[in-house]
Amino acid sequence: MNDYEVRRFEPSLPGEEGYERTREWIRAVGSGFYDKRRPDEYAAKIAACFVVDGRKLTGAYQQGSVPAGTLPSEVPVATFGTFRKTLNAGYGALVPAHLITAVTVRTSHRRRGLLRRLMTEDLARTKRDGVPVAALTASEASIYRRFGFGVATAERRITVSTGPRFRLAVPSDRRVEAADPTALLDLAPQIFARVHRVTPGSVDRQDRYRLAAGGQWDDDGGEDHALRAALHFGPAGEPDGYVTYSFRGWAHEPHTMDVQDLVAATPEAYLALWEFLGSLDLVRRVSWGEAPAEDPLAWALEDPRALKAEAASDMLWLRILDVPAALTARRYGVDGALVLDVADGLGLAGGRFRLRVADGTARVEEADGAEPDLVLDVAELASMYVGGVRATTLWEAGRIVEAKPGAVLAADRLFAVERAARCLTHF
Ligand SMILES: CC(=O)SCCNC(=O)CCNC(=O)[C@H](O)C(C)(C)COP(=O)(O)OP(=O)(O)OC[C@H]1O[C@@H](n2cnc3c(N)ncnc32)[C@H](O)[C@@H]1OP(=O)(O)O
Repeated sequence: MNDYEVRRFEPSLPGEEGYERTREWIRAVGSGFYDKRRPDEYAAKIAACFVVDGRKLTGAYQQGSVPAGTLPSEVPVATFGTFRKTLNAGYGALVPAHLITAVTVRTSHRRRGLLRRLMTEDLARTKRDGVPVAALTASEASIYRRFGFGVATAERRITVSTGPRFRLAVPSDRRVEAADPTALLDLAPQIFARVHRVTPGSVDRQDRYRLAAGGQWDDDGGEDHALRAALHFGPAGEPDGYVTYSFRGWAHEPHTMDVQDLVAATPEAYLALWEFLGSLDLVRRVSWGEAPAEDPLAWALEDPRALKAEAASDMLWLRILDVPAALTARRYGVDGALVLDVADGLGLAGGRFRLRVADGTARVEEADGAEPDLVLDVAELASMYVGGVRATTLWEAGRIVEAKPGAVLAADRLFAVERAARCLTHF
């Protein structure tokens, strides 16, 4: 490991000192995910987003000379990006969260412990900074549990038969109008902010979502000429939902519309936007890769089989870094008490804690001498944290141990949230 030097820095813009370092870092991320090589303007656009998001970039660099013909030592062999946003942890409690992204290790340097080194150093630093929770969305589900991350929300791909087969049992308010995507450059963040406040499991979005919704970010970071948009308006005429979508082309049968983003601050907006999608002429199918695992649409359709869903897959992964801070930061729907015995392989957040909830607010104290009610890993606590999975399910999976009868059911009730947990932000 002595061959690598780890450098942390803030992104720079073209023309600023340090931009080459930022550009090489961005390129290294691209090659880590096997992206095609892209022009300089693409890196410049990403760097601008990084600056807006307040990202910190970490790279591991080879030291000394590298063999002729191989990538120069200015190109990092490992990348690790972070930024800080908020997580809705139930009943509107917005908790500071440390988001980890763009984790790559160059193929020829893999399985030498670079990810482990960057991750453990970063989590320890984040804990020292007093941030109670770390989060990521994963390329593979087999990597992050060893670092104490647990799956906290799920999503699924759906395809919905539209045309005559699409009918809502209760017609929506139909307050939907086609819109110019560029209007979303302003409106998308405002609408998302409302969604964020009412959705347990939601993570605040990075600037790229705004640009994508506004048609300013296609696959190559250029203008997206295929993108279309529609807005939903609330009773007072204020926009409270939007959908962006693009047509797959006439050669594709059945004619299919792909939802790019669907953000609705109210159930009425959600159903009305779907009714709009369901009524698009000449289209027989609408497809969406990031639909909620628990989807009201399935219950709203007159013919529920018009919606076909793939199995739900992991979406948001959380890592509790400080159990008392994390548990007191969220809110609760019922009162109760539990002693949790939490194991943490990285030694960051483990211990025995007494959680007492009164009037929706928690107090947490260390309880070394107390008999535990539940014995669990910090990853399972993360899975339960925003109510995305029931304690009962984790107990049935053999992931948590009920040390006192009734404790699992008590945990179910305590960690339940006001509506299905869901994260609309990939990062
Ligand atoms: C949050 C995100 O950005 S998700 C994106 C993750 N990145 C990618 O998928 C891009 C392609 N893959 C890669 O760049 C690399 O293979 C990485 C980043 C996944 C792993 O980097 P490496 O430096 O090889 O990992 P490292 O050697 O530190 O391994 C750490 C541990 O994870 C395990 N591990 C690493 N990769 C994988 C994997 N793909 N699947 C399962 N386990 C893995 C190792 O076996 C090791 O286990 P142990 O320490 O418990 O024995």
